[in-house]
Amino acid sequence: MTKRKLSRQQRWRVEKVQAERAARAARKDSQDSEKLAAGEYGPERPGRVIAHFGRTLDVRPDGAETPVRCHLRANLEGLVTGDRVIWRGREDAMGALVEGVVVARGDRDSVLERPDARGQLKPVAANIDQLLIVFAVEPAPHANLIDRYLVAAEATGIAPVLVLNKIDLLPDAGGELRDLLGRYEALGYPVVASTTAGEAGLDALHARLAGRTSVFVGQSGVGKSSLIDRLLPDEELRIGELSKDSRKGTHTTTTAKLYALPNADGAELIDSPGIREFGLIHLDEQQVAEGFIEFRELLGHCRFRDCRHRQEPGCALLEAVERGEVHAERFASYRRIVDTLCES
Ligand SMILES: Nc1nc2c(ncn2[C@@H]2O[C@H](COP(=O)(O)OP(=O)(O)OP(=O)(O)O)[C@@H](O)[C@H]2O)c(=O)[nH]1
Ligand SMILES: [Zn+2]
Repeated sequence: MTKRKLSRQQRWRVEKVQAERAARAARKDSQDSEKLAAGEYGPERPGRVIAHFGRTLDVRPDGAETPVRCHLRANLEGLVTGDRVIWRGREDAMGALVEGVVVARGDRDSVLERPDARGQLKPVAANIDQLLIVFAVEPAPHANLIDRYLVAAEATGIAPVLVLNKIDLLPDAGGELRDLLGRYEALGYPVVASTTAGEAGLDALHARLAGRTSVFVGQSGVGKSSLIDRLLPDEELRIGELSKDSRKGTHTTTTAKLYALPNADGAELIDSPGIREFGLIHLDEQQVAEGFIEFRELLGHCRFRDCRHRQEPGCALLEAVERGEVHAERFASYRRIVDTLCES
């Protein structure tokens, strides 16, 4: 067989599979419509998406723990883990909810996006209250790395929290890292110290997580998996399973899951390997400047409206650095981040 023929055949096969898939979805949707019309599904109720697999979702009914496997109406697209939804359930003869159909999506307070294979931003999780940016004594971060994470977090509009992990490795005097984090505290960022090495190491973190939906991000080796394992001792977390998938490069790697912490104080985590890799993407110079919270009140006060804060006279930012109101290292960090944007 010639190469050309083969590829035509492959194309035909792909089209056939897609057509079958579309037909199946349409059939499923018309079955749903019939069942909905026939009153097989119960009343509309609120819930939250805790996992999703294509057109199938696990929805946790509000006020309950056990999720219900649901499918989507054809007119509903792009639901992600963390979404609040309205759904209707079908009960078996014993009155237990066996399946459901999602009929509407609630408004989102926040959404975390990632570029797909074509570089287009796609939502991966919604309604997140805080991004926990994890750092460790070892591997030690450089200030620029913390700033990069903060800029990316600010761009999402989700509140960042700095978590210093492995404090069991800190020198008695506290070390440079404590000083560095003190600088971020002064800017208004919450800082939490933790360690998975001792019993009390996670108390501060627990307090911070209560009543909120959080996501852990941070560089490799800082202890994200260890922290999550300690917070969710009963969950196997399927980390191994997920990383096996990522080696195969399947789309399941970006599938996020929502976990409720066992101590019932309303703390929830959304986790997936794809989310943990969260970083500085798709930002322009203006967004980077706005990601430095202490710059915000200065932006727009430079003499030139198109000031790039390099060596322009009357630059409000440069003058603030000069007066010591903006830390020189934060400003240097801003410049370095902007320079890497230009390179890419
Ligand atoms: N001393 C000390 N070691 C820790 C602590 N937390 C985690 N570690 C160790 O740090 C190493 C990395 O931890 P992981 O939990 O795999 O880090 P991670 O951030 O999930 O790393 P990636 O999966 O690569 O993103 C492991 O050897 C852990 O045992 C801690 O609080 N103190
Ligand atoms: Zn300027």
